[in-house]
Amino acid sequence: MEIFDYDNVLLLPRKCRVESRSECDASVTLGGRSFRIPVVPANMKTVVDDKICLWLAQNGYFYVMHRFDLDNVVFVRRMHEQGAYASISLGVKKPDYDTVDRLVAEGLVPEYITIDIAHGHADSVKAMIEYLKQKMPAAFVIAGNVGTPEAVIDLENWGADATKVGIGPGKVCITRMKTGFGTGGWQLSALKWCARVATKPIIADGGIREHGDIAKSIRFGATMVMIGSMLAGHEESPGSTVEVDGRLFKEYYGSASDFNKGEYRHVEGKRILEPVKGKIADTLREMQEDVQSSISYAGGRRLMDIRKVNYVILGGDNAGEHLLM
Ligand SMILES: NC(=O)C1=CN([C@@H]2O[C@H](COP(=O)(O)OP(=O)(O)OC[C@H]3O[C@@H](n4cnc5c(N)ncnc54)[C@H](OP(=O)(O)O)[C@@H]3O)[C@@H](O)[C@H]2O)C=CC1
Ligand SMILES: Nc1nc2c(ncn2[C@@H]2O[C@H](COP(=O)(O)O)[C@@H](O)[C@H]2O)c(=O)[nH]1
Repeated sequence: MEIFDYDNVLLLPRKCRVESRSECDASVTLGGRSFRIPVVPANMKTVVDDKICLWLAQNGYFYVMHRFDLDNVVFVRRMHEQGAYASISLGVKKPDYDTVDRLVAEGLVPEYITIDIAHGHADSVKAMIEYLKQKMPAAFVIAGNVGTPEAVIDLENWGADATKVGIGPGKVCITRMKTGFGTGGWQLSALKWCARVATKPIIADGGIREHGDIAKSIRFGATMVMIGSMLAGHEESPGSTVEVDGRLFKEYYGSASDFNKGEYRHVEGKRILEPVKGKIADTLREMQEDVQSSISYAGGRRLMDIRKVNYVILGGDNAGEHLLM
């Protein structure tokens, strides 16, 4: 099996078919809705809050609200009152089942539900998918996180409408060091491996460090990418602002860090400071332009044309050119 990651793969251009990059369509469809770019900010407390989620929904972007210290029922009601779709996260414990029951009792059905736990290849996830499909069959269910083809097959068979792939490639992740497990360091080839068996969309989660990594994810089978660190640290981002030597930073911490959990138990995340980098709308616009450029280099007009390109692996045992014949 080839092992590579974002930083040692490059995609190979094909003859250009457009006169302007503006002709390239970076949009993607997930769960019956079309979104401007194949990017979703991570469902983490220092990346999204109610205000950012509403702005994303109203401006054509996909979002997933985090699931920490909030009332999902209030969130879904507010989003629907404002004419926006609702996209929430759930765990797999008793309070998460209670949330589903309360939503059903109020007749509130979120359009998207992401079951989000560290080790998503688990019977607890199977049980939650089955409960959601029974109680809210109209909701589009994303389940994760996983990092193997067997897990993708199981989640799909259990009823998930999409899977989220990535165990430990995140910037504030310490799973690899704490447990010895994960896809950190080879996330892109893990994605390729999972995509080979997937029959439903995959969200590649974690490890995106450059805008070009979005196109690489699409090439290796993602429908969408989830991004934490690159979308944290904006002026609107939640989390404290810290000044260091006259420069402004925003905190970005892992959902399994003691900062998020409020206690040091089963910690698999850390806290870092991200330099404040302007407005999130500007970063998303630049990502859209860069994905449009990627499509043009792929000799295409639509996002999925990126899937057709060849690639090279730079350095290491797997180095070489990989041609689609
Ligand atoms: N993508 C990634 O690599 C990772 C992401 N995270 C993020 O951190 C947040 C918290 O995750 P999580 O701790 O799962 O959430 P929860 O604390 O809600 O735990 C969910 C359930 O899964 C159990 N659980 C958690 N990890 C394992 C494991 N390794 N093996 C067996 N059971 C497990 C927990 O029980 P108990 O606590 O008693 O074991 C609990 O019952 C989530 O947002 C998650 O996405 C966390 C780690 C890795
Ligand atoms: N192992 C851990 N992974 C975590 C934690 N909190 C979030 N995450 C994952 O990271 C991505 C974002 O990655 P980035 O490279 O774009 O910053 C996020 O979507 C989660 O899947 C954690 O505490 N531990």
